[in-house]
Amino acid sequence: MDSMKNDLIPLAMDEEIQGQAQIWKHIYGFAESLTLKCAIELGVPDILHKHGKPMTLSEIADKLTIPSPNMDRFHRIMRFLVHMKLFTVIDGPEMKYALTPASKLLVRAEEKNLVSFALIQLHADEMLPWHYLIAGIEGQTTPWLASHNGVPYYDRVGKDPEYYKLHNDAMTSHTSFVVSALVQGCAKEGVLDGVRSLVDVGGSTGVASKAITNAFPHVKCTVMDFAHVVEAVPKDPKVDFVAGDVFDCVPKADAVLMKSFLHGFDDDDSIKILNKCREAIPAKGGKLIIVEIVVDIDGTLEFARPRLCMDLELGMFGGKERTKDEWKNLLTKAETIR
Ligand SMILES: C[S@@+](CC[C@H](N)C(=O)[O-])C[C@H]1O[C@@H](n2cnc3c(N)ncnc32)[C@H](O)[C@@H]1O
Ligand SMILES: O=c1cc(-c2ccc(O)cc2)oc2c(O)c(O)ccc12
Repeated sequence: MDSMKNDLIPLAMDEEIQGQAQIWKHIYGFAESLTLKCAIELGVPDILHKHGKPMTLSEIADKLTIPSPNMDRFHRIMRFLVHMKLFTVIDGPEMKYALTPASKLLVRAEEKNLVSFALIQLHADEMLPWHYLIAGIEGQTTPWLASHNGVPYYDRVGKDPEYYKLHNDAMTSHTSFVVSALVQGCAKEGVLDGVRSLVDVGGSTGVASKAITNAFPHVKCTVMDFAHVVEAVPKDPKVDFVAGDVFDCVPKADAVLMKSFLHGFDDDDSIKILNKCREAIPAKGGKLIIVEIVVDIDGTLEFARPRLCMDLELGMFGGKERTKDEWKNLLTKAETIR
């Protein structure tokens, strides 16, 4: 009854204005993502970084690979990017543009950057499943499969060298942000004490394994991934690579590392994988190291929103990011179901 009454009461004017502003912001959320992609593809952050000091619009335009850019459109894109605080402007006889702390992360020459991660998320093939969220709710398929004629993600990526490189670069760049914390955490907690061998399941290009071997030379690391992944990785004297499917077998080792791996699977498959890992490590003293996002549903943490977005993203493929309780439940279930 109360809710019916509420329906009849008009919203206060400022509430309606705020509501409108919020909805408009969400309707045009895609404009922010895709204008950011445009800036990366044009190489504007790289141009500003290389120049080393603020530049006018025409100075930036001169460095674009486009022969005669439409300056009016380019200006409007730069104006929007300034509004997004990706660039800042310095007033003077002629306005100049400069990088901000955020857009420094879009410079390819920086060791830590988010360029390939942004480009893979905003790749047309990865955006398509977002139009198929309802197919995922209907439950017979995943949004990815519904939007890609039933072709699984890694089959699609594996057949397209450019797409495949982008995917690997994105995973590698994402990992480069967390490896130092991983290595520090392992050192502080003595996680790798007594560990002489480690298998990095779904370890891709081995960026985590290489960091572990460098920091803990007593640990011999082996990366296990699909054959097409392993075959494309340049050989490394410090890290071994083996081809395999986690559902078949995990090579024996003192420890198993899974980083950004279990999030690709639902609970039933994750339990199967956890059991394969248990078989691979010694019953006494064997270690399982899981490095994953923890979803914060209260939204109090700075990265709450991107983590919830990543959860939706993984949902496209049948996986999920998990809350602390979901991780606890999964690991408890895996302990009991063998
Ligand atoms: C999101 S990437 C994570 C890569 C790496 N661990 C990292 O954090 O950068 C997931 C990796 O798991 C691999 N993968 C997916 N399913 C697999 C399976 N069934 N067996 C082995 N590797 C698999 C993929 O090829 C991919 O390299
Ligand atoms: O099937 C997948 C897909 C992904 C994936 C694809 C594209 C992205 O931008 C992010 C993630 O990740 C997976 C994964 O990490 C895994 O362990 C298994 C399967 C998949």
